[in-house]
Amino acid sequence: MHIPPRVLTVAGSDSGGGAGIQADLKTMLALGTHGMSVVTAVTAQNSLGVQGAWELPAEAVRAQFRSVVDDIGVQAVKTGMLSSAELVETVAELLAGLRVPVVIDPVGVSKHGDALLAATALDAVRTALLPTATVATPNLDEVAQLTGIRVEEEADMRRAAAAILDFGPRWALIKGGHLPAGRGESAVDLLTDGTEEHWLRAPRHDNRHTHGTGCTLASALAAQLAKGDTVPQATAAAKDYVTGALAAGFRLGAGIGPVDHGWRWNRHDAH
Ligand SMILES: Nc1ncnc2c1ncn2[C@@H]1O[C@H](COP(=O)(O)OP(=O)(O)OP(=O)(O)O)[C@@H](O)[C@H]1O
Ligand SMILES: Cc1ncc(CO)c(N)n1
Repeated sequence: MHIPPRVLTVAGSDSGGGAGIQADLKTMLALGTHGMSVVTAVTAQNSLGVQGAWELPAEAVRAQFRSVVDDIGVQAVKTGMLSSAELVETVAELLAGLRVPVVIDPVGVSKHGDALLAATALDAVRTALLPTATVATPNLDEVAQLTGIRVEEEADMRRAAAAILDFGPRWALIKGGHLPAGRGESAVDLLTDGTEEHWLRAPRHDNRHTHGTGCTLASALAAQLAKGDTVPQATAAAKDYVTGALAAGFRLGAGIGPVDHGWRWNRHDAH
């Protein structure tokens, strides 16, 4: 009997299905793992933005986590939207007791600019959550929020990574997807542990259907770690998966459509 590796996402629900818990579970399935979820918040969300958000009580987050970890067990964890200082602290405490790889996506705002994390939670992210990370995966806006560093070109990404590593994660993956267009044809990310440095480059796709890219990358990374990859191997595989999903992104609703989590299966379909 084949038992797939088990991966847990601790994140918010995106009713539109493109980001958050929904993106995470689809990614985990596509990469051959069993996805499980601890829901932190529920958003009313679509291609146009976030219309509402409701946070769950810390007790509900703790109970979901214990249910999954104590019986089923996990081989890697990924976190996304954590909403408030209280939930950041709760999740950090739960993760500190685990001995498996943890991917922290320090989600701050959605692609539409809607806040998914209270400003009062930033300190807890820096001091409690990031130290639990095997890999932290901030985008450039999150780098600015957390470190005050504004990345304007690739060379600044090194300084950003060093500042993120100062908070205590083992590795930092700085996502350059938000670097101004015209900075070249590629979407560049930097992975480093302060000693090794890996630059990941992929063709830039400007089809605007990029909803959920960050969630997808972090979940793919967690899935690969659960399968036994090293961090550099897992990151390369995750970048490859998100790039393919982005290239196959499709229109839904009147705004920003989702990436295609099933792109490796759906290749024959015309979009
Ligand atoms: N237009 C693009 N073309 C190709 N790759 C991209 C593009 N935009 C982002 N990426 C890649 O997608 C991954 C996710 O990066 P991004 O910076 O978009 O995350 P994010 O902002 O956290 O996403 P989200 O909106 O889901 O929060 C990175 O590997 C990045 O380089
Ligand atoms: C619930 C949720 N988590 C993460 C993101 C990332 O942008 C989003 N848009 N929604």
